[in-house]
Amino acid sequence: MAPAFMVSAPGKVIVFGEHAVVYGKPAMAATISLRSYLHVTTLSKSHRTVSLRFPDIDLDHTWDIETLPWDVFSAPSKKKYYYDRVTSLDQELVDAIKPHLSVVSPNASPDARKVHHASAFAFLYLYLSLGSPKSSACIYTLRSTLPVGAGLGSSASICVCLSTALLLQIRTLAGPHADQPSDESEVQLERINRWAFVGEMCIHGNPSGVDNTVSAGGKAVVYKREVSGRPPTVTPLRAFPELPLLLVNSRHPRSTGTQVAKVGALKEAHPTVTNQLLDAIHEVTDSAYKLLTSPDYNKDDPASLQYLGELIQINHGLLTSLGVSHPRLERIRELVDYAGIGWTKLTGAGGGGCAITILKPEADVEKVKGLMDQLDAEGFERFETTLGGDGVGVLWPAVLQNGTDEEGGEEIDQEKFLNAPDTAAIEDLVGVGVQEKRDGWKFWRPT
Ligand SMILES: Nc1ncnc2c1ncn2[C@@H]1O[C@H](COP(=O)(O)OP(=O)(O)O)[C@@H](O)[C@H]1O
Ligand SMILES: C[C@@](O)(CCOP(=O)(O)O)CC(=O)O
Repeated sequence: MAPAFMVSAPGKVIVFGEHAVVYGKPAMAATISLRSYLHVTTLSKSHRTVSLRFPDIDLDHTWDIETLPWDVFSAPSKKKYYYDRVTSLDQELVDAIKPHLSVVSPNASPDARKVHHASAFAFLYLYLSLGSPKSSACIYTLRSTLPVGAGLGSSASICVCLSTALLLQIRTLAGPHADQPSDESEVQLERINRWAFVGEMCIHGNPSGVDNTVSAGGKAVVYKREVSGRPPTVTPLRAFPELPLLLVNSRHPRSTGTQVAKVGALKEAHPTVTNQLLDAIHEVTDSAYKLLTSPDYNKDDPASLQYLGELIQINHGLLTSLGVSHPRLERIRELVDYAGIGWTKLTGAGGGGCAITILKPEADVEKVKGLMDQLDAEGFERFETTLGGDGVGVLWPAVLQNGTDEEGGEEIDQEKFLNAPDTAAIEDLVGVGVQEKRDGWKFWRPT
């Protein structure tokens, strides 16, 4: 019987270029260290069930493996293999899944059911595409330190986790291991990403593919929308530095559609000025790209960080001119500017949602503390995270050196994982990058 194992994948923020990307300009997105964690327990041969335990959304469901529509998924005209690139959902397969979704959380509220069905749909589509009626009975337990539906890529991070776990279970991934050649790592990440994209299609309908690409590969990507409905080009940016980041949620709800429409209306009313603002955002993204890919770039050089920070600040000003900031976002920027400890911009659609601040390394500790207290007092939600970290990671078997006395490390079983009371406890128990020297988590790291 395979040992319990874990997979983890990060969320993301847009660092440069939101809104301009709608008009064909490039944008840059990078990982944040808030992540989803998936624990997989294989059950003994006497069991024939597959269970999802997703407590963040209150989903707990078990299917009998044999009753799932394997025949439809394995029909010769439908069968997909682990190496295939699937670019649209097959309606017949979707229809075959529907009866198995209708039994999920029948008594939940309509809103909760929608969320449950989205996650269960992504899981079943991947499970039936990659597994077989002979798949071992399993429990998939998922917890995330990412807020759900806040524009931070929570859905992509869970899809990357599911894709990686299922591909590992059918033994179609090599590694990850420390001395894996870069091109071999890239093949594995591409494989994971293709199926993560399928999961994203189940949750979102028509995803751009950016979130899953940055979540799987880590660091950052540059992406550009193509004309005539073709998928965007997504280029990994491996030189992106790991930077301490303050992520602040304004807690003001926003709609991406409304903000995009607002910029559209501004462009109609003031075409020349609006186009120049969008062009200026393009220049900002290009300047950041040139800096990060320059052979002389040194992430530890304070001048480079200052340059990047100023670009963040300029980008925010341009977004404000486009009318997509919000008084709550301006308040966050004002507080950080007043403390003089970093560079701030809104991230994503704006009109609410989150702001990011790159902290100055020399920032005065007292001032930082004062800022945190002020943000708390004014009702903002804040996360101290790192930008540009690793993508998907694997902990096989689920055993960590957690500073306990357990010989051979601490075994993470699903109950222990489920019982961690909050996100801080999840990070303490299994967090990636939390304890610098913690052995165990491994990553595909193409250079
Ligand atoms: N922690 C989680 N557990 C289970 N499902 C999740 C979790 N986080 C996200 N999801 C799934 O992803 C969907 C959220 O996607 P979306 O609204 O695009 O938010 P985001 O911008 O964070 O990706 C949820 O409806 C749910 O189906
Ligand atoms: C405003 C936009 O550029 C980014 C939206 O980001 P989000 O929905 O806030 O994650 C829209 C888009 O790219 O589709």
